[in-house]
Amino acid sequence: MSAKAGEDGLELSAQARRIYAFARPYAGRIALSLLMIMIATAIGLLLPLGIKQLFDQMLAERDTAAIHLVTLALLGIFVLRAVFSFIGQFRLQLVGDSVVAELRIRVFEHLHTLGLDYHIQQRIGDLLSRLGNDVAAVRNIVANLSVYVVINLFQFVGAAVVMLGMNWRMGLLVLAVTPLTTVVTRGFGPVLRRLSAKIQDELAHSTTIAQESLTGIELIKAYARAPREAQRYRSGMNRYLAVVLSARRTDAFFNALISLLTASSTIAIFWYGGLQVMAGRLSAGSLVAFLLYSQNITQSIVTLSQQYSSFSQAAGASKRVFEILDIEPSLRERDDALELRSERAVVEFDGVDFAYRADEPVLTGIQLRAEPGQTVALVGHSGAGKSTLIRLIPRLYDVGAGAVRINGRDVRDYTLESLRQSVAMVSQDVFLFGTSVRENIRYGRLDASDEEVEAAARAAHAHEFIERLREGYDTQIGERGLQLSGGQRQRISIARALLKDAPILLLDEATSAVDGAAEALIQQAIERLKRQRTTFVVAHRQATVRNADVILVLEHGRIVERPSYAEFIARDHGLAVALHTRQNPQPAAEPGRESGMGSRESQPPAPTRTAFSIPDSRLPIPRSTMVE
Ligand SMILES: Nc1ncnc2c1ncn2[C@@H]1O[C@H](COP(=O)(O)OP(=O)(O)OP(=O)(O)O)[C@@H](O)[C@H]1O
Repeated sequence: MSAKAGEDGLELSAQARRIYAFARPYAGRIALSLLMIMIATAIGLLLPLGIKQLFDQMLAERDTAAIHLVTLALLGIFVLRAVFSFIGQFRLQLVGDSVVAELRIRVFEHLHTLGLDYHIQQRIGDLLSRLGNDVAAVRNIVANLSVYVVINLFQFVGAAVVMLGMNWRMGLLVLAVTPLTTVVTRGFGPVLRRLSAKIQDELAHSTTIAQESLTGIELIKAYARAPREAQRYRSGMNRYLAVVLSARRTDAFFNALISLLTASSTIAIFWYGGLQVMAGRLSAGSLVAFLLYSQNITQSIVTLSQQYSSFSQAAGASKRVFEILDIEPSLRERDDALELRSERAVVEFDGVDFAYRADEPVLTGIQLRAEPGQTVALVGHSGAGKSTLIRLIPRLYDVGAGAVRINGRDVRDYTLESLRQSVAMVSQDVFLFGTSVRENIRYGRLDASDEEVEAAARAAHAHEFIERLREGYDTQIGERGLQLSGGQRQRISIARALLKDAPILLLDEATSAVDGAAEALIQQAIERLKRQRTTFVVAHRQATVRNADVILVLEHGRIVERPSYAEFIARDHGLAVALHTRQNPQPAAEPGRESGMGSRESQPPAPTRTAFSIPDSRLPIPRSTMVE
């Protein structure tokens, strides 16, 4: 057991050091609070001595005046003790709250430094649970533990010193149980800690189920899957309860064992002390004082053991918190990173390869150059890598090989902040906050005036419908903006990007949820905006392709063609038809082709031999077909 216990002890103290590192700024306040608590505890140790006096002198001498006096003195002393205890405990609790808030903020900030590669693998419910439940468990360590540990250690040492001074034999009798309780405590600690970590895992699992289920409420209702979801949550809760049951049983057994052990010392005093008094070797007052001190010692040992178990449990939870803080961001900024502050951006891809997972290439040998004022339309079947290519520009992911350059410099040379400030992106899945329309648009540029927000909304043809909303721009749009239609959400996200007014514009299926008329208007707005900008657009509509300066056809992560619009229309048998049918819905010429163009749910269509598709992506691509 010792090697294991040693490891556990080391881990525990490492966790404690990390937690207390957060409390360092409050060291002065903590020290003062603990001093107050120690004074309060020391005062408490006076009571048995007062009672000893009562038995040995006042009662023996029938001194009523002394009783009055000592009673008054005790009252005064205990009022003082209550005041010290109140101030000390109250201040320490506040420190606990501050540390927890700081820790939550630190974890939150750290989560935002981690790349998309980390986030797409995480379940939000689990992260929320760590941020909520686990961090709260850490509070227990800072606030409660330090109070109880200080009170009880001080009480233990104080009572032991007084007892040993009064009668060392009886003192040793009381202290004899201490090593035993220590052994039991150390045996149970790791078990309780592991159970606690499991409880937190199960809690996080249930939170994840609840979070996912509530997020997908519409789908669940449409498929009448509420009973299934309830069942999923119930089974999560049952698993949680099973672990809790096991932890509670272990904890209760541990506490009962410790109580039994410590009570035995009081019983020993009762027996041995009683005999001593009868033999005239000990005064009755001393026996009473001993019994009270042994109670103090017992109580201290029980509480310290309980705190050890709480500490073990909180350490399990804190481990889950520090696990997040220990993750290194995959995307790093250079120490001497430059600011990208230009209003014009020449974007180049130079031999770019990219893969989300090793050995599964998504982009291969991408070579392109886009000038300010130019629009690059990316076309290709679903899964060809269009969105991925766009994501590499603001460094949402880093290239595997080659480089993405802006104004001749690798994007990795710029600060992430300035690089991303230079890019306005409207992505496939529109995300809106559950705040007002105005705040959602202003997210594009936080210092924009109300007039500028409205101008952006007008340009995105969102103003008209916003004005018709209940409270216009101040309308709260509910969680993720779900109170709006898909097209309305999309127009707000376009307004947000327009307001950002960045030199690079990335539009990923930006107008897919808007009807033909609205799209034509948005298209005009985008056209105006695109004039001075470098624009990449994932094109799903013929109009978008027509307005582009460069058309890139992607297939299996490679640029396979750079046709002119006329060539594109003339030579393509798959893509152009799909684009056309999206714009003018009618039975598709090739069933299944349309869905293959844009929807993520759809399966990629089987490769056909067209001008834009090569059946084997390993075939060498003639350089003449690449954008130089
Ligand atoms: N975060 C990710 N992790 C792992 N693989 C991914 C991730 N995102 C996309 N992929 C994979 O990368 C490939 C390219 O996806 P991408 O989204 O770039 O395609 P796309 O051409 O934009 O398709 P669509 O038109 O359907 O949006 C696909 O095979 C997809 O499964």
